[in-house]
Amino acid sequence: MEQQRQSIENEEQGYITGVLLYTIFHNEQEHFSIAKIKVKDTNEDYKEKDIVAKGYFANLQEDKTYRFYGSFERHSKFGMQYKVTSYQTVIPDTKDGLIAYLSSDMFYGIGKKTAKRIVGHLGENAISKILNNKDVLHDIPGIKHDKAELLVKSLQENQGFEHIVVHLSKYGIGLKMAQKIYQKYKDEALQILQEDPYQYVFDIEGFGFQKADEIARQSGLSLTHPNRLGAGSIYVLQKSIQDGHVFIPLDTCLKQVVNLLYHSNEKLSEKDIADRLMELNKEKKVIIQNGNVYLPSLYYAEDGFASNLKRLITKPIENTATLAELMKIIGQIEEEEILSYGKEQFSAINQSLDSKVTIVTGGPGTGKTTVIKGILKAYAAIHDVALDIKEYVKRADYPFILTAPTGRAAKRLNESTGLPAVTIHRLLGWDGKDGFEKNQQEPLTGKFLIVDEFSMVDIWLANNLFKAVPDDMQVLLVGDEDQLPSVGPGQVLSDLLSSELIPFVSLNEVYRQKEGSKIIQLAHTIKNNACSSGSLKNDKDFSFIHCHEQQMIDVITKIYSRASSKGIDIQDIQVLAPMYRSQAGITLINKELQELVNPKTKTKREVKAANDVVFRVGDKVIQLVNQPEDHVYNGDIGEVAAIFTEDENIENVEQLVVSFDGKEVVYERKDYINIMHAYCISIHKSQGSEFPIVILPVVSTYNRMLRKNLLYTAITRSKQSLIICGEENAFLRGVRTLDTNKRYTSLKEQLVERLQGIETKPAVDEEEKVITPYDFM
Ligand SMILES: Nc1ncnc2c1ncn2[C@@H]1O[C@H](COP(=O)(O)OP(=O)(O)OP(=O)(O)O)[C@@H](O)[C@H]1O
Repeated sequence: MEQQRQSIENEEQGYITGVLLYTIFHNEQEHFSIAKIKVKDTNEDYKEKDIVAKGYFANLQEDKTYRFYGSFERHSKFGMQYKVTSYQTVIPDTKDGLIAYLSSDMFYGIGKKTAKRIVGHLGENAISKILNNKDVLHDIPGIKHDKAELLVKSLQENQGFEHIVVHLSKYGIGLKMAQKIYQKYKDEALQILQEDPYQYVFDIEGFGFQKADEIARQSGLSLTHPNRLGAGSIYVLQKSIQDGHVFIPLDTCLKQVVNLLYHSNEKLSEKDIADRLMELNKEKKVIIQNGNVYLPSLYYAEDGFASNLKRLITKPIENTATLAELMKIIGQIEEEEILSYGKEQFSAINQSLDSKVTIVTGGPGTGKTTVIKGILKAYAAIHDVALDIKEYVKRADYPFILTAPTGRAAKRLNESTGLPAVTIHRLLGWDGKDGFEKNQQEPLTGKFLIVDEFSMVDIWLANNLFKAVPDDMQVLLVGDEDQLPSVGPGQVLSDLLSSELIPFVSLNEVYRQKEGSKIIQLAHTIKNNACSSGSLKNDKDFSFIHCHEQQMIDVITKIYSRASSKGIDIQDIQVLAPMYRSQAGITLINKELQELVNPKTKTKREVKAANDVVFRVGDKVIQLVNQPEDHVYNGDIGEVAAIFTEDENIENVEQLVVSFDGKEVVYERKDYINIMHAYCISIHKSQGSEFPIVILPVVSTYNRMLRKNLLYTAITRSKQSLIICGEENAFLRGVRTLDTNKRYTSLKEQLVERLQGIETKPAVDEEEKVITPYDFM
């Protein structure tokens, strides 16, 4: 092992030393540059005077001398190039060179005069003298303390980064990754690598476990070293979060870790891993409970959520109405709304007003929104409070809080109720990194909290939300349990329902169907596992266009063109697909639809982002991450409103402005990864949103993505018209395929442990469980 390491370090690397003449291309976001170099010296077999070098660089400057390590590569169009794997600045060894170097842009505040003075005092070895002892600068007259400190810092950073780049390149770590590592650890990067390379896996996005393992072995770390076993275990647990798990059963965990750490030279037993897991358990780096292994953040999220639920439901409710009073109030609301609530709907209203925490669940068109409105009006009547926020002098006195996990869902809730509604992140005051402003110490103010689209809420967010709910607040959770579970870990809604410990009402009667909606009918047929070929007959709001994968793009673009020629606003059309790659995948559909809907013109501005993506003014785009500081959230859809070149704004950077319903957000090049085209978006991203017209491609190559809850979620996103294109067999197979990927969660058990025996209001989905006035009608 040691021998191997020595040979890596001593290997004579190919290099070219040269002066950077000019930069041909520079990508700010990726730090990727292509530059023309005047060759001064090389150990490569290269006789030309100059060469084009390309690679990832921190901060290359024209006229500076660098030593580039790498290899030659012939480009089909541009000929011979030098592909750089690492580099370092060559510090000039003449007095004049040194003065030019120190007075360059790299060192802020050092002009030619000061540089001359430094070199005059310290000589040709000025830089190493300063790096060895920064006090040498204090003896030079005319150099103020601040300036000296800044110079030392810049020198250290340059030297430090390059030193780290050179060292990391020996392990095959490229410049791009080296930059991320340097940004995170600064000068400690190599020390950390030496002591525990596995730490990189957990701290640096995209740093693979295998790479850390390879480095650990090159550094002589044994295959059974506790760091290796511990890192392998935590890595397996972290990976499992991507599949929505909250824990992994111990035996499954042991098998997965042994598999990950398998090496032909050393047989690791499950016992070795189990012993290490026990140690990690003692150190509180994992939690082992009832034979399951958790990462602490997930264990405490479930634990915290269950405790807060218990705290809430064991506190009394103030002022509920008697059944007779409620009947009277409901009668008045029915008159105002010109409708008559169904039995389940009445139960839902009654239950929600009468319990500390209630769940109302139901498919599309079953009246969830109608019930929310009924509850709000009835609460206002019972408690004699106004619904209109304008009637309150202090916002804190307003009793209602309406929230949802996504911006679009919150907006819909606001539109359907006419009351203010915000995202859960905004409600809790998420600062973007450290956590939420609202918690036990700083709870929410209000009396009645309604959370819509609760199926999308993961266990972390549920825990943070419930922490902030004060004792005297009532909570209503609304959601559709047949939709996709949350993207994050857990299946909170479905665990709450299956525990049967929290009062819930299932709305099953479909009201919108009565208005003749085929979309709703299809959704319920899928929900009830009764979908067949006959369910797919065209209707006024539904069509199934039969086509193959190769014809998909053509079919979708034709639908768009036809819709546009009929005067339909194409902004109302949304294509939803399950996956990015494939002939009928999101990436390709977006590309084609952009060409059709928003083609290149002479006057329209555009910018090129990574992977050949072009953003053009007028493009429909979707936000991919939460950006609370700008009030835009994952899944928000907007339009590119403007593009500014770097000389058109005071920041001197290229800017792309996206308008999200009139709210403008500015993106610099480095932020372009936070948006993508939205002519076609993934079904996962469409959760919580609705669109007037949905086009849903379904082909057999989507394969394992074709599952009931995914297709159900897609279909229920359409409000006026649904067009499914593709293969009928694939669709029918999909809606009959249940998601067998069981999520490991223990919320139900946590609830049973805490809540069993505690009197909450009974569940009322079964007829005999509750008697309402409707039973006597
Ligand atoms: N009791 C009722 N009598 C008459 N119409 C009703 C009743 N309940 C709901 N509706 C109507 O049915 C339609 C669907 O109701 P609502 O929007 O409340 O359902 P939803 O479950 O929120 O639907 P979705 O999840 O699709 O948004 C609405 O037009 C609503 O006015």
